[in-house]
Amino acid sequence: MPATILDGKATAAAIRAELTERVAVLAAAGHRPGLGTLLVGDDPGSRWYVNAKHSDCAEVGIASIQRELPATATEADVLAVVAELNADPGCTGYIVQLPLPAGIEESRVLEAMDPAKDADGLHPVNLGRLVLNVPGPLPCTPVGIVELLRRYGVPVAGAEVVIIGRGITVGRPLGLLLTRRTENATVTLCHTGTRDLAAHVRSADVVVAAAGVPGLITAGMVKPGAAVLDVGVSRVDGKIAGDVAKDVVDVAGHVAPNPGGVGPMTRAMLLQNVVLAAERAAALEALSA
Ligand SMILES: Nc1nc(=O)c2c([nH]1)NC[C@@H]1CN(c3ccc(C(=O)N[C@@H](CCC(=O)O)C(=O)O)cc3)C=[N+]21
Repeated sequence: MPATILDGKATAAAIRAELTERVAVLAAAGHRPGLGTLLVGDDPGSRWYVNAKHSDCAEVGIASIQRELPATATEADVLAVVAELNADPGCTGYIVQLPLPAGIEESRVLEAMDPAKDADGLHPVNLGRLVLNVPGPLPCTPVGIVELLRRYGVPVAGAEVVIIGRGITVGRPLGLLLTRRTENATVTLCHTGTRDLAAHVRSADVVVAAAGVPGLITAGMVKPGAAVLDVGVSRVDGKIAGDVAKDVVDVAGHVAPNPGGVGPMTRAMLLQNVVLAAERAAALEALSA
C-alpha cells in the first residue's frame, strides 16, 4: 500500500480559512493585520514566493505592504527600509526575503528588525526565545512541519526523528521545537559531516529531509511505515527537485511531497505569525486602555 500523502496544500487552505475568521475579529476591533515584505534583487524564485505570500494575505484579509529594492542595493538601503517597516503602524509583521544579494550581511539585517514584527521568527532574539522556550514568534517551516504531522495524527512524542540539514530556517530550529516537552521527540540532526546517513535514516520513525540535495533519501534507506517529509528545494532543469526519491512512497507510511507538502504550510504559518502578533498587540492595547 502506498504512503498516505501529507497534503500541505489542502491543509494550508484549511488553516487559511481558520485565520480568515480571526482576521475578521481583529479588523472589527480596529486591528487589521498587515504583512510587509522586502524583496531585494530579481531572483524569479524569490519573486514567486513573495507574490504567493501577498495573494495568501488577500485571501485571509491581511493588508499587504510590498517593498522592493534592486540587486544593486547597499546594506544601508536595506536597513533604511527595515527602519521604515519597524516604524509603520500599518505593518504588524514583515519578512525580509532571503537570501539577500552577496555583500549584504543577513545577520545584521535580521538584527535590525523589530523582534515584535518578525513574522519569520528568524530574529536572533526570537531564535533565543526558542532556545529558552519562552513565547515568541516561531520559525514558519518548523512550525508548519509540526502542524502538518499533528493534523494527520502522525505520532511525534517518543518518536525517533531524523532531520537532515542544519540550516537556520529549517533543520536547527526544528530540532529545538521537536525536543520541547510539548512535542517530546528524540531528535538526531544529520548534516554533511554525518558518517553514516543511511544508518540514521533507517532507524527513524520520522525523516525530515532539508539538505537541498536532489534524491538524497532513497527507498532502501527508509524504515517501512516511517513518515518522510521532503523539504529540500533545488532546481533541476528549471523544475523544483526535492531531497526524496520518488520510490520512497512505496515504503513510507506517510510522505509530504515537494511541491505540495511543507512549502504551502510554511506560508500558512507566516500568516499565523502575523495574526498572532496582531492579537498580542490588540490584547496589550486593551490592557492599557
Ligand atoms: N525570509 C524568508 N522567509 C522564508 O520563509 C523563505 C525565505 N526567506 N526564502 C526562501 C525560502 C523558501 N520558502 C518557501 C515558501 C513556500 C514554498 C511553496 O509554497 N512552495 C509550493 C509551490 C512550489 C512551486 O511550484 O514553485 C509547494 O511546495 O507546493 C516554497 C518555499 C520560504 N522561504
